[in-house]
Parts: sequence; C-alpha cells; structure tokens
Amino acid sequence: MATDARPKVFVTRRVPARGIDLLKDKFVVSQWDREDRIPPEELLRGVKGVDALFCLLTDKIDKDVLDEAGPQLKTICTMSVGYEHIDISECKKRNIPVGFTPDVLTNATAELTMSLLLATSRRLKEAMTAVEDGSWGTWNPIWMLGHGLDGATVGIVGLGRIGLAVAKCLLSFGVSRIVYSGNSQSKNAQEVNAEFVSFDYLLEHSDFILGCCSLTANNMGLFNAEAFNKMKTSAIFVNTSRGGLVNQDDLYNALKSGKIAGAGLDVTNPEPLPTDSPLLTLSNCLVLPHIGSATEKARSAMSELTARNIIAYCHTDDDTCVKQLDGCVVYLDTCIKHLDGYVVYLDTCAKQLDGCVVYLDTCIKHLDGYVVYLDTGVKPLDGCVVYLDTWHLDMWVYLDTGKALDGYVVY
Ligand SMILES: O=C(O)[C@H](O)CO
Repeated sequence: MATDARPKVFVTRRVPARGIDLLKDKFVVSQWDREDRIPPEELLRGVKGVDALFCLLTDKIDKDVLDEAGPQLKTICTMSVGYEHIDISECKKRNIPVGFTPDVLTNATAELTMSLLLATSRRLKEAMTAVEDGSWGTWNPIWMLGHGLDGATVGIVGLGRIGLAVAKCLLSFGVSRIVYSGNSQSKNAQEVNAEFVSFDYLLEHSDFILGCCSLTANNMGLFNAEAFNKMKTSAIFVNTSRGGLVNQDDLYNALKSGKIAGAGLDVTNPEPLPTDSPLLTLSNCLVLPHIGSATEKARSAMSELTARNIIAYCHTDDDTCVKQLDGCVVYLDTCIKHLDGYVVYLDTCAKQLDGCVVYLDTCIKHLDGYVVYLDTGVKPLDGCVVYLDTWHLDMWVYLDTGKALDGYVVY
C-alpha cells in the first residue's frame, strides 16, 4: 500500500477554513475538529509523530507535549499573537521554531480596546441595566454621567503594535495626552505624540489606563493593589492583553471601594471567568469573553498566517522567495512579513521590506532593501550585505537572487 509521504500537521481546534485549505495541499492534516478546547490527553495523542503543530492560545504546549510529539516535530505555530502558552525556551533548546500571528489582528484588537474604553467611560453596562430594569426614570441632567475621552490623559502600558493602533484611534477622540510605559521606548511613539513615562507616573496621571503589553514572567500581577492605589479615583482600567497581568482580587477591591471608577476586561484569569466571580457582581466592571481579535477578517487572516508559518518552517513551499535561517524562515521578496522571538518572515502579507525592522530572537535587526543585519559578523553577498549572528552557526540565508553565502548555499 502506498504511504502518503507528505508531512503531517495536527490542528488543535476547528479554525477558519482558510488556513486548513492551504495546509491540505501540502500536508496530511489531522484535527481536533470541534469548538471546545482539546483535552490534554487528546493533545498528546494528536501531536504524536507530526511534523507541525497548529495550536491556539488555550493549548499549553510544554515539555510533555514536545516529548510526546517526537524529534521529527519541525515547528509549532500558534494562531495568536500571544505565545506565553508555549514553552519557548524548551522549543529553542530543541531548535523548533515557533510561529505566531502578529499584525493581522492589530486593528481588530484595537477596535475592541476602544469599545471597552468607550463603554466603560460612558457607563454603558449601568445604562443598559437601567433601561432593562426600569430604573430609568426620566432624562436627567445629573444622572449617568461618565468621563469622556475628550481632553483626557490616556496611559498605555505597552506601546507595541496594538497599543500604537489604539493610540492612533484615541487621537481622533480628542485626548489631550498619551503617555506610555514599557521596557523601552517605542520608536513609533512620535507618530502619536506619546510620552514615555515610568509605570508609577502613568498610574498617577492617567484618566484611562490600558493594558496592551504581552504577558511575561516579569509583569504577572502588575496591576495589583499597589498599582490601583496609585490611580486616580476617577480612573478607568481597561485590559485587552492577558488576564495574568491583573490581580483580580485587588481589582475587585479597588472597584468595590471606589479606589478606581471602572474597569473593562476582555481577558481574565482564568478564562472562562467563573460565573460566580465577584467581578461580575459589579456594575462598574464590564467583562468580555476574550473577543479582541474576533472579527471574520482577523480570524481568517490568523488562520491563514498560521498555515503559512507551518508551510514555511516545514520547507514545503517551493516558492523561490523562501529563505532559511537557522531553522527560522526568512522570506526576502519584495514585501515582508512577520516575526516571532526568533523567526522572521518576509513574504506575502504585511509590511514593506524597505525600512522595516525585523526582530530576531531578543535582539533587533534591520532588514532594509537587500541588507539583513543579524547581529555581528559582516559577510558580503553579491552587493548585498548580510550581518550574521555569530551564534547561529549553521545558518542558511537565501536571498532573492539565490546567491550562496559563505559556503552555506542555497538553491
Ligand atoms: O493572542 C492573541 O492572538 C489574542 O489574544 C487573540 O485575541
């Protein structure tokens, strides 16, 4: 009996068809084809012997999963921009590139952040309840007053892709000042006139405080009693990042006691939030079920990008613009793409190659025209210059023109 020689991919959920359709051409696809979360034992069963894993932010991808998968596993690609559910250091140890889906969900998530900001600032939950329970007496000049965005100071914790997109929206609402905090200054801050400030300054001076950063071991529980105590009593806190950023007991106390005025959460810890969570008893706390990227367009694009990542890492793409870079994929075509901790795509969707910044691993590298900077060590390449990271030893770089690089050839 003839065996199917195509690589195998396991998909951990029913996802928008676009990604699956792409994969079906090149892979033997198996799938947890349901809308509920895959049980851990099914995940372990599904990954066994596959070349690629297409997973979601709800799947914990740890050492056990990697062990169970086996040494042929070439890549793990998550249909999400966040990847804290994946043990990245374990993947690095095993040279398994991890793909993710930045950019394609930025606008959708920024919209949802704005929705929460507007809904909480104008007290929509209370207002709707008043209509529904009959406590709306009459139009009342001093009733249901909120704090508008007009003239407000907004503090954004994490001015990354989503934070920046939110800041752009905020400008059209007439905010007077945008401040932001984070590990380092953002090169895009000038576009929105955002000022880099300390976390404490941001807490003390902002009317609205937005959690837009990714969750790391360092910022778990960042928004705790100490942080809420520093906020204005009129402050509104919105989180569309990850629930783990917030100490929810402390948030409850701050909202209940009037330490802060309101909160809008698209993310909680855990998810789903138990229906007996005290947060749900509060009229000044609006909780959504993690729907930041839930638009048809964004979810479809996330599914497609995840599939493209898998195709790239499994080297099934015979498109000549695909380049390999130490287990990471670099597409150097006319346009660029996305990146993860140690992956760069320069392929068919997203950013312009020219002038764009590519992050490889934790260091920043530029990719500009035909110049790739990957840390130190300069190698000339047919008029192009390639700076290679010294610790990526068996690196393969394929440039557009298909030139060999220092013996590590190419196509
Ligand atoms: O990490 C992500 O992709 C988002 O949280 C999904 O909305």
